[in-house]
Amino acid sequence: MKNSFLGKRIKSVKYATYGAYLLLKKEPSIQVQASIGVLVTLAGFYFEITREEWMAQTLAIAMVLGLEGANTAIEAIADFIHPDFHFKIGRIKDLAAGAVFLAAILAVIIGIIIYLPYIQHSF
Ligand SMILES: Nc1ncnc2c1ncn2[C@@H]1O[C@H](COP(=O)(O)OP(=O)(O)OP(=O)(O)O)[C@@H](O)[C@H]1O
Repeated sequence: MKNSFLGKRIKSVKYATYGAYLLLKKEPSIQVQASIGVLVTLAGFYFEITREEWMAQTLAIAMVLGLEGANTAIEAIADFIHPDFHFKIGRIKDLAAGAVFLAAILAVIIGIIIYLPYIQHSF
């Protein structure tokens, strides 16, 4: 079982779960973004958004959290392979942070498209 296909997949899920736990426990940026994800999920229940809106919102949250996790891993690799200041390390970190920023802007746009009509309707 230990080295079987299924055993290896179970191990991978265990490592990935631990990685997700580390991200949520230790990374302030992920904690902020996950908290925003919880808030918009509550807003989704409050405004009773549609199935399609839930799908767009859930995808947006997953995209931001996933990219922030990858950004954190890239920063950790960069710091590990080159702890000192280097122009190229800075560029690599800026690129990874830029990817999160683009996803976050897209998520904000999706949030505006979903919630603006509900907010306008309630006034
Ligand atoms: N070793 C380095 N060499 C050159 N520039 C760096 C280096 N480390 C960080 N920087 C610059 O500082 C910025 C912030 O880097 P840092 O690693 O502190 O990321 P951060 O976004 O503050 O991450 P977090 O808050 O998630 O730890 C980088 O985007 C880069 O421009």
